Amino acid sequence: NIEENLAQLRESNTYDSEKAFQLIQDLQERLDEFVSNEQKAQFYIQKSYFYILKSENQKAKRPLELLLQLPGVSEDTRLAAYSLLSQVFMSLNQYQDAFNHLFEALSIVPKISDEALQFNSYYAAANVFVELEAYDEALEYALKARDIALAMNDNPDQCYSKALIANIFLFQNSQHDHEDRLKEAIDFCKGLNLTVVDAYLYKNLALNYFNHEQLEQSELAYNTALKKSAETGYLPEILQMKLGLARIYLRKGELEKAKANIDEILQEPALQEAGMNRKEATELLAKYYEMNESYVEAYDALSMLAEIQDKMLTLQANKNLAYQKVKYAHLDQNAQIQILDHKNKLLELTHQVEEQSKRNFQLLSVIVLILLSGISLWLWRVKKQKERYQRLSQIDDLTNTLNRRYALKLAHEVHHESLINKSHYCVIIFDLDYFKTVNDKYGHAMGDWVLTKVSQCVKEQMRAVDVFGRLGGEEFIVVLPQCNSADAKKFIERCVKCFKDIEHAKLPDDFEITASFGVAAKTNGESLEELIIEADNAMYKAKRNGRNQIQIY
Ligand SMILES: Nc1nc2c(ncn2[C@@H]2O[C@H](COP(=O)(O)OP(=O)(O)OP(=O)(O)O)[C@@H](O)[C@H]2O)c(=O)[nH]1
Repeated sequence: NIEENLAQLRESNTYDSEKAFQLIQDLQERLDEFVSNEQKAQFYIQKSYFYILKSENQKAKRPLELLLQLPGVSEDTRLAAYSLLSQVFMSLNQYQDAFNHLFEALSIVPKISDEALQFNSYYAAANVFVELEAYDEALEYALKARDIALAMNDNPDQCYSKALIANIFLFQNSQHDHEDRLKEAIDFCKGLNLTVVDAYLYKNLALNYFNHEQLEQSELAYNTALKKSAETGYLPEILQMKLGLARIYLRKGELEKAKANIDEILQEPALQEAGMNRKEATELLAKYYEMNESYVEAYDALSMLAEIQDKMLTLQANKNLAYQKVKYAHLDQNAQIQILDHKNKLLELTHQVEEQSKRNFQLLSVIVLILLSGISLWLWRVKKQKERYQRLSQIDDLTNTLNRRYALKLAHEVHHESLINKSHYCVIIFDLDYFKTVNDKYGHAMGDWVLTKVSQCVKEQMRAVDVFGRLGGEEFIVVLPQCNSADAKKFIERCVKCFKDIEHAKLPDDFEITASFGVAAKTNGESLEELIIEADNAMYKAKRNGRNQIQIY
């Protein structure tokens, strides 16, 4: 119901001001029934608009101020409020407020999506700039409004903006541009049935006739324009038509008719004190008295005219000053906002850079870690490889005992120690008996197995300082530091026992692992090589003597 009444109010505001007044009274009493602040805001807009049309600007101001205090009102509606308030303040000659609200409105415009409202705002702004005689700005915003109307494909709005553009050129005294644009507007608006624009166009037509002394046609056009303006109820335009008519009557010498029109204008309660319409009406009044030969009244009227002009000049000066002040305040504000924006961007960038370097650092750490692990792994592998090579170069693969070369090297060290400590040591060389038979009878793999087992046996009897190695084939060497031949003998006996105990699961029962041992002990200054030869000789002696025995050199 409220929504319906609001729609009716919107319509009546343009076509039926009495009905609009009734609706406003009614809705004002039912404010409690409104469902949202947005709905209330819509009502305030229409209420204010009603008073604006009646030029009752003080009354138009309050609803808009109430609206701007309401929380939760959409940007679109706030924009409309700022826009209207700006117009209201302008009419009240409160220019600084007017411009502040205008700039406020213009700063919201790009943020909203409602193109119709964008149009209205630019259109209203253009009108304010016209009022301010800032025609370049007026044209800028009128063109913006026209572009939006064009984009919306909205013919009435295109018509309004085209008419306004033509008007601006008139004010700018660009006669040529004005006529071109006027023609364009008339062509475009033809048939659209827009009362406001029709009134405006008729007024222009009337003015043209008047300038060409075609007074009858001019009067007719003004009357039509007046009728159209009366329909819209827009007072400043109505007064313009009445002024035009008064001018015609004076020219035609119909003085009383002229006077009636002039009086009507001057007695209009909403007539602005120091406005263009009062000025022109007073001018015509002076002319009327002059033509009537009432020179005293004419003089009074002229004095009044001078006063109005003075006031208008002061107002215009104030208006310009206020405009410049607000404009520069806003420029300053915008500059500061830009500086803040830059600062914010800078902070954001710094933050990004910090984040990036943090990420880079993390990445670097990971890379370093990976590299370090890689290097460590590589070093470990190299170490292992080295160890493996070292082992390979020192160990006999099959028996896992020292190989010949390394065993002899360690034997040399034992020899060297014995020289330093003046101690004894023994060299044992032993060779397995009839080993060829093992290979021949039971296969080479069995031979290998026997070699491994025999080595294990010897190792089990050894001390940590003893040296044991494979000289080749089935021949081995043992070096026992700090030992004499008796010790060596005992050692060999332990080995022999172990050979006997080697599990015979894989060998036939009658097969026995035996070896021939040769021992050489260092007693005097023998060299290692001499000892090895002596042990070898002893071992051969053991072979010759029937094997499976120990021979001490
Ligand atoms: N299975 C195996 N056999 C080997 C290895 N090295 C040498 N032999 C064999 O050992 C045998 C040595 O034979 P010989 O030198 O004739 O001596 P033997 O048969 O042990 O006889 P005596 O030494 O005189 O008691 C040869 O048949 C070699 O092939 C080895 O690593 N594994």
